[in-house]
Amino acid sequence: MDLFRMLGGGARFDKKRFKEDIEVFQPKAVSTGLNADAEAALATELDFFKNKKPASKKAPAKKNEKKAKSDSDSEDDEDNSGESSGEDQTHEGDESEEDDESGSDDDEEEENEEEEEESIGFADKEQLALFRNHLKIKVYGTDIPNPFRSFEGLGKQYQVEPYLQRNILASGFKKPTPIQMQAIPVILHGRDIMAMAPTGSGKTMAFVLPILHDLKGPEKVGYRAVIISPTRELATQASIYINAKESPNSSGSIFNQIKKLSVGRKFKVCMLTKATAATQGQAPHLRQKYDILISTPLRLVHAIQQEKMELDQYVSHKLLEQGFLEQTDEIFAACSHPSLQKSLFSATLPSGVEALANTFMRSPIRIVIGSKNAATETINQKLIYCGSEEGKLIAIRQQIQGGLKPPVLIFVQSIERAKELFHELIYDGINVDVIHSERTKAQRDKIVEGFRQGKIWVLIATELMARGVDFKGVNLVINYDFPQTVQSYIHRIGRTGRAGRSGEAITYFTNEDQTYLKSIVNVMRESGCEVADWMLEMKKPSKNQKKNLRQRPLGRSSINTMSSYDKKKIAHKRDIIANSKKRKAGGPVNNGESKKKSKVESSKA
Ligand SMILES: Nc1ncnc2c1ncn2[C@@H]1O[C@H](COP(=O)(O)OP(=O)(O)OP(=O)(O)O)[C@@H](O)[C@H]1O
Repeated sequence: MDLFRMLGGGARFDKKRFKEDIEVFQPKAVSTGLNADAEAALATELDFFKNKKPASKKAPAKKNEKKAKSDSDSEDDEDNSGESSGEDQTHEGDESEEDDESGSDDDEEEENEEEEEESIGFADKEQLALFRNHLKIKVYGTDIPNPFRSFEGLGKQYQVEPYLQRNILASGFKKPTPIQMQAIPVILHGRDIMAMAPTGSGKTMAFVLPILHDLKGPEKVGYRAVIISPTRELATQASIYINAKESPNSSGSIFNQIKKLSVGRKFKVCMLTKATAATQGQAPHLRQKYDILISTPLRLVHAIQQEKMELDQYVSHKLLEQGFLEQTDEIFAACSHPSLQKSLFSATLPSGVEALANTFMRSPIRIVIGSKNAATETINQKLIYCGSEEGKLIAIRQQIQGGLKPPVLIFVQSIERAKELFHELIYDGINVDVIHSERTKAQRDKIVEGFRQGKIWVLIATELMARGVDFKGVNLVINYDFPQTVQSYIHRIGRTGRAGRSGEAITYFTNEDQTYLKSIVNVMRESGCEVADWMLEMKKPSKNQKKNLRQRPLGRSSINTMSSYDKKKIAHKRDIIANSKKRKAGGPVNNGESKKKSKVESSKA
């Protein structure tokens, strides 16, 4: 269909006469499950929206009620971007083709044939619409390929290489997730795509699979696909994929997903680091030829500026964030291939970012799974009022004493506060650690691995860990500090409740945070969580208030319950240990450094 439209460029084909020729180019209809309904197509563990619950159960009805209410009440800016679940679904074929001037019978017949073509794999357009509706797949754009229902169906329809089929099975993936069902055919048709789907819903495979399919096999020609990931942790989780204790599908890092899906083909994948960038700085004929490049935006831009990168083929673009927009321009400027294909995947997409993405995409297809900027429905979200900063520390201690079910991830708003909270909790008899960008890469990798293996029960983290990192078993996320944006909230809590599992997210709020509470309340309501009536009646923050918070976190008094005497004692002990180590190593000893430091600390407190 697409191929004909592209080649036709305004010309009209007599599709009856050239039926056989068309069939040669036409992807084959999915033969499986033609009459099966969407519910059957979805495995229970992937039923993110709990569509499989019996209709008689009360909860979903309540959700719908709440949701209907929210549509009239949704935020009008980037938090919920005026695009509530009430937005109309634009199915393929809804957009009119060239005007029919004659209105002849022939044209009518042709129209019917086009309708048939467009509902490949489905009995008719109505069945297709029902299928999408049921899985909460919304699509916007023109000539939108149909979703596929099963991996076998995908294989037949798009002639997906058997090695990819085998690797999907070996990953333990029985059914595609809704984002995979709709996004994979779109990318395979060569279309630009903007896709939003809940955290933990399988977006990584939705773009990795079509890339591998398109690249066919390794070639020593240079980069043919570039994947940009917001953090190094998401891109690599390098120490994890070699961990034999992990089940085969336990890590969803981009590198790891490529590795698992490409077994049998020796694709060369470069994770851009300082070291690999240095080797790419050699003369072009000496450079290693990789097929796929994975990088964080800043590192890639740096390499481009240093002329260490030649990017001229095919780009798949996982995530684009507001702060990275300038870099994105530079990256696209370096990717000069005429048929460059761009993909953008995220759990959240502020409307400003979407508008910008629209400027560099070619008639993109937009896919939204569920409600835009809502959280995964498998997460039980709670808000806890703590009054003040001291109240938060009391609340977390109570939580620990009441018994935490590890692994638990705690988010705070700054490195300083991460360190402070760590120093508080380390005396509470739990295995706690802290991760932030001041820790070395080796330390970060080790911590992530320890957390996965259950050696670390509670991990205190900054925003560094909020996006994309796939910890399947996280039971609880605590937002110790109220998040600065709705997007941050959704990504942070999305570290739990992944791949259809259930999880819990608790957000502490103080008097100062109350101004911003309504934004989170809206996400909770959109995702079907219970919210107290008084919260629903709260005023939402103004655009300016939100902008200010996005730019700067709220000032908070430091996390600190220890007396200065206790702190001095601990610091003194630390010095004794450090000095004894240094003495053993024959180095200079510290004379009261900690004492001075503790004085500063106590005067601050
Ligand atoms: N079809 C599938 N069946 C079962 N599990 C799947 C399937 N596809 C992906 N997964 C698993 O689901 C988990 C989450 O996938 P992934 O990390 O791609 O989510 P995501 O949507 O990118 O999340 P985030 O927005 O947080 O980055 C991973 O562990 C992955 O292996």
